Amino acid sequence: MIDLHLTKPLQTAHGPTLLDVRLSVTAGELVAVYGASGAGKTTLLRLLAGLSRPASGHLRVGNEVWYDQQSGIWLPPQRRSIGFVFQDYALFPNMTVRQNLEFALPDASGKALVDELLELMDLGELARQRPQQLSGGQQQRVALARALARQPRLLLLDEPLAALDVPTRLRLQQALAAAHQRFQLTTLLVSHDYAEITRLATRAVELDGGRVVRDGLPSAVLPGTDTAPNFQLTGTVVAAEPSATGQTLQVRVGEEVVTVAVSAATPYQVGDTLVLTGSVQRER
Ligand SMILES: Nc1ncnc2c1ncn2[C@@H]1O[C@H](COP(=O)(O)OP(=O)(O)OP(=O)(O)O)[C@@H](O)[C@H]1O
Repeated sequence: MIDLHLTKPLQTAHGPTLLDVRLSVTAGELVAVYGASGAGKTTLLRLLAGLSRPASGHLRVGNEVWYDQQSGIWLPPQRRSIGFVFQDYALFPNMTVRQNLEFALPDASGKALVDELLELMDLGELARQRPQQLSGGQQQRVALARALARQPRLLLLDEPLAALDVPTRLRLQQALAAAHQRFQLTTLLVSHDYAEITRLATRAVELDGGRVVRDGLPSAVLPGTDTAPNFQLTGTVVAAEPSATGQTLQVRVGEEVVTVAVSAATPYQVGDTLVLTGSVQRER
């Protein structure tokens, strides 16, 4: 069980705001964290990993206290049992795939684990290669295997598949699901991809303006889950009016200006770049 309440002042493009997150995660859950750019998703993962210090609160993992403001406890990253995978693979370039994994082992008794991970991640043939000889998808499989070699209590994944093409991403989603089950992990996965979240996560938590605004089954909380988003457009806000439910925006997308109704904790402003996602279907 992970129980946390963490706060951290953030400097955002819209001014200062406070990240203030309370969460309770049961061992074995795979929790997807989603939300608009700048909502605080990466910051939350960094606070959990000990890469950034909270301003207040607590973080308990099982019966260990990783942070407690009142008693002045703050464990540095190397004393926390975590695996962390980012979008960029951050492998050791001068080591082979096998050496990258072996380096992450908590002790020398884990050679059998390295073999198992190489097989689970379909890396057996590549064990002697160096990272620069591998494709992006292969490197990310190595990064995932390396995070698992640490046998972490908590696996933190920050958009690990976002840079990969769709077929590679689907293969890695399967590998991730297999690893989560095999090692009975507790995982937090930051993702913008609703289809990915629906496929992998047991729970989805939306952050907005540094706070949890939705929390539940992916099918219950994700918008339009029955028609997963399959297109995205990027546009610029050219006008913004307050409305009863939030704001009405005029967004320029290419040559066109479209009207969009939104609600967000931090209002959008003229000049903001937005990503509009949704689903396209043939009219019945
Ligand atoms: N150490 C810090 N101190 C203060 N503010 C920060 C710090 N790190 C990030 N921020 C700000 O906090 C906001 C949230 O950043 P964060 O990277 O957590 O967002 P995110 O939800 O992961 O966004 P994205 O989806 O774009 O990666 C941003 O506006 C960022 O500039």
